[in-house]
Amino acid sequence: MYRLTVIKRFAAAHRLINYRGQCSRLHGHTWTVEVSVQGEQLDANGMLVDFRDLKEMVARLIGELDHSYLNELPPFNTPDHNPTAENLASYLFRQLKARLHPALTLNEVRVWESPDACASYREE
Ligand SMILES: Nc1nc2c(c(=O)[nH]1)N=C([C@H](O)[C@H](O)COP(=O)(O)OP(=O)(O)OP(=O)(O)O)CN2
Ligand SMILES: [Zn+2]
Repeated sequence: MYRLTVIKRFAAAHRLINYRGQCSRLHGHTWTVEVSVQGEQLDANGMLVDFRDLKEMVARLIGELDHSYLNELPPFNTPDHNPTAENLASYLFRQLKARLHPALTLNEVRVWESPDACASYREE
């Protein structure tokens, strides 16, 4: 089994709803998104998937969030989808899974809010 991981970053503002503390106020992060895929079969070039193609797919998706106010965008514009690192990780996971080549399995999406706090999502 091979597993590849690519990392992309985007900037976005958010505020946490129903949260007691500073994070209920409007503030921003440079979010780091780590995406891991896995599969068995390498192509003739010895690649599971070209890092460039994988990065491009992730970049296209997070481009929809870049320089945005997350609370205004679906699904984070509803009270049950606070724009937390957890909800971002599961949202990105679902979106990427739908776009991924069928020969690949999406292993995990990890979202770092800061260099020392992250949340990850995977399907068991
Ligand atoms: N489980 C989660 N907890 C928190 C989340 C989250 O997404 N999932 N998010 C926040 C806030 O967005 C906040 O911006 C980050 O909080 P915190 O780490 O406390 O803030 P700092 O970056 O300033 O960290 P310090 O280590 O205190 O400097 C809160 N919690
Ligand atoms: Zn925050």
